[in-house]
Amino acid sequence: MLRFAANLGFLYQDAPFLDRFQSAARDGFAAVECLFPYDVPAAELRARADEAGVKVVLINAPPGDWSAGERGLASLAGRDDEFRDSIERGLDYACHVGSPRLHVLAGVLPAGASRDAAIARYEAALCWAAEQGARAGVTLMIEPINPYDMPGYLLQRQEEAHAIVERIGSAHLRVQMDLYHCARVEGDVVAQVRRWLPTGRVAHCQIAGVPGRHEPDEGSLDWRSVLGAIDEISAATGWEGWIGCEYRPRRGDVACGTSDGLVWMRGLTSKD
Ligand SMILES: O=C(O)C(=O)[C@@H](O)CO
Ligand SMILES: [Mg+2]
Repeated sequence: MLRFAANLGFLYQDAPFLDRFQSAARDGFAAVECLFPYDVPAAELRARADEAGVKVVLINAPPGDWSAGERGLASLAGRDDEFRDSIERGLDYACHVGSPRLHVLAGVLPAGASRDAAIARYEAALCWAAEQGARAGVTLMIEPINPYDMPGYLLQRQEEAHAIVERIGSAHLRVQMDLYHCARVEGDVVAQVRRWLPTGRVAHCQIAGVPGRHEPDEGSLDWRSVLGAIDEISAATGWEGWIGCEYRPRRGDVACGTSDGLVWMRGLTSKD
């Protein structure tokens, strides 16, 4: 059975952030993802999640200076100390809110910089971070992201993410397979799901329609076949990750826009 999590950075934009936990619960979500929750003390966020009866299943580590265009520190030259601080802060926050997963953004490759050198730095950083994740009991996630939404982002393809996870060989480093980014870069998402989900290296998925990043039922993503493939693989292999609803509701500017748009999900969910 498929399990969906509400991404509170994308859904329920009509409500203040801390009220979105209740909104998600009212719509039947048993779990949520929070992008960058660090402005809220972890105890307060935990209390809101507990009150609403939802689990936090994914947060992101601090990504550097987002407003200056930074999208993670892991591969950036000369930023090791800040990277390590961001992982310590992210793991501490994840532990306090009970999130078993922490997404670590790779960073944007500066114009003219060597990609090979950036990948080498990225792997060394992830190796260190995965050891900290193992100590904390939190799984670190790496996510290939498409270059239209995030120009220059270092990690764009599933194959490369899996090769990195395999080389590092830690049970606490896994791939976050965002089906929207995958569709935009790699095309046939059903084939990609069938190829990568059974490897055991994917610990979390996310979904959105393509190319608008609205509800999955808008656009070219064959979402029924994709979800059917995930369901089938879950039954066959015991894969039990969450599928994060990381999209901009079509009617996001209108009260109840998120809830109305969830019609695509009805009948597909499990709360376990
Ligand atoms: O952009 C995405 O896709 C994500 O999953 C974010 O966590 C990265 O900012
Ligand atoms: Mg994503």
